[in-house]
Parts: sequence; structure tokens; C-alpha cells
Amino acid sequence: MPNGQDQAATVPLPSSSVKPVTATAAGTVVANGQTHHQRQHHLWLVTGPAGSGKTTVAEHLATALQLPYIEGDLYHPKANIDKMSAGIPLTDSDRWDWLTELRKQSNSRIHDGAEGVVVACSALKLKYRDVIRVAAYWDRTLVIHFIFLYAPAELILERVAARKGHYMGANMVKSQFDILERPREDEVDVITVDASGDVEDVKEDALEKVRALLAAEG
Ligand SMILES: Nc1ncnc2c1ncn2[C@@H]1O[C@H](COP(=O)(O)OP(=O)(O)OP(=O)(O)O)[C@@H](O)[C@H]1O
Ligand SMILES: O=C(O)[C@H](O)[C@@H](O)[C@H](O)[C@H](O)CO
Repeated sequence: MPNGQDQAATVPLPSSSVKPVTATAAGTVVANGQTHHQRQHHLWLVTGPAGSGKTTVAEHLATALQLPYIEGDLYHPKANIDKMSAGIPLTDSDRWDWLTELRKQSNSRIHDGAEGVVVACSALKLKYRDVIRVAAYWDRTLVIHFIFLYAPAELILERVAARKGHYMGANMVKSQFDILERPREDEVDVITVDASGDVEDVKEDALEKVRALLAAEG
């Protein structure tokens, strides 16, 4: 083993009254000199531009896996909703508190006893996904996966134009694609799902990929 590769990282817990815990791998912690093998919990982030099918797929996964579901749209502050309803794209700074709130909500569902959580959240840029990845810093049992839904902008535009009663209008789709940073090859926690097919096929494809990952993890 090369020098340093096997070394554990010491991670302080949020409360200063708690002794530091040393994490060696997801689900294994060393506290007070004792190793505890903890059950892993999964955080499934369904991501992609507005109209890519996040809500549709996330609801399906949550039902099939019997996990709580967090709809990211419900956690935007009113100022963000007002902006998007007026056809004004959000900026990075509009999104930070929203992303950290989604992360906090995810951690607290697990803390309260959920086996895992499904979250619908656009997470358009690498740095937004990185904000979510910090959830595993606070909970070493957490395994995070992003399910990135991708379809051409023209197709998504058609779907959003046909959708009724949503604040995100078709005029906003281009701005989402303009800033979209498609997951890089080294983002190994991302599964890409082709969202251009029939809705039932897309839902099943996402679920199959999730089940394959769970099976591979044993
Ligand atoms: N594979 C599909 N084929 C056809 N229509 C779809 C498909 N997936 C979703 N839709 C429809 O496209 C619209 C957008 O889907 P959905 O609301 O799930 O996307 P979203 O990514 O959650 O959008 P937003 O980010 O704006 O909330 C909805 O009207 C939905 O019924
Ligand atoms: O990051 C963003 O710009 C937002 O999250 C949007 O993507 C919307 O919330 C969502 O997609 C609703 O249409």
C-alpha cells in the first residue's frame, strides 16, 4: 500500500461535545478505538434541467424503493420562485441556501431513521453537486448517487411547453441548458439515464440502474 493511501481521515462531528470519529470507508467508523460497521444508507439525487423528468422519475424510484422523497422545487425560497416565475434564471448565489437546505433535509431524514432518500434537484453544475456530496461528511454511512436525466433541449422544450400549472415556463429551458455542466467522467457517482424515450421506459431504466447498483454493493 503506497504511503498515506491507507490512512484514515479524522472528521470532527458537528457538535463540539462529541469526540472525533475516524472514518475509514463509507459505513465503517472508528470511535473511542473501536471499529463499528454501520449499515449504509443511500441518497439518490435525480438531476437534470427543468423538464427533464426529475419529478416523474424521483416519484417512481421513491415508491418502488419505499423511500421518502424530497421534491427540490418545494424548498426554493419565495424569492427564487418569484424570479423563475418571472422568467429570470437563478444565479449561483440564489442557489446556495437552497442546495444546503436540501442537503440538510436529506441528512435529517436518515438521522430520523429512513433507510435512504430520493431527492429531485436540478444540480446543474459540478459545484452544486459538490455541495450535496458534503452530506457524506456529516454522515459516514451515506452513499450518494446522482441519476442524471438527459434529453435534447428541443425535446424538453416541447414537454415543458405542454406542461400546465408550473412556474417554470418553456422560456427558461434554454437558460438551464446554457449553464448545464454535464457530469464529467471522473464523477463516478453519477449514472446517466437517457430521458428522451417513453416515460414508462425512462422510469424503468432508472429503477433498473439503481437496483443494479444496490446489487453490486451487496
Ligand atoms: N419520458 C417522458 N416522455 C414524455 N413526457 C415526459 C417524460 N418525462 C416527463 N414528462 C413530462 O414532461 C414534463 C416535465 O416532467 P417533470 O415535471 O417530471 O420534470 P422536472 O425535471 O421535474 O421538471 P422541473 O424541474 O421543471 O420541476 C411533465 O409534464 C411530465 O409529465
Ligand atoms: O437550479 C435551478 O435553476 C432550479 O432548481 C430549477 O431547475 C427549478 O427549480 C426546477 O427545475 C423547476 O422547474
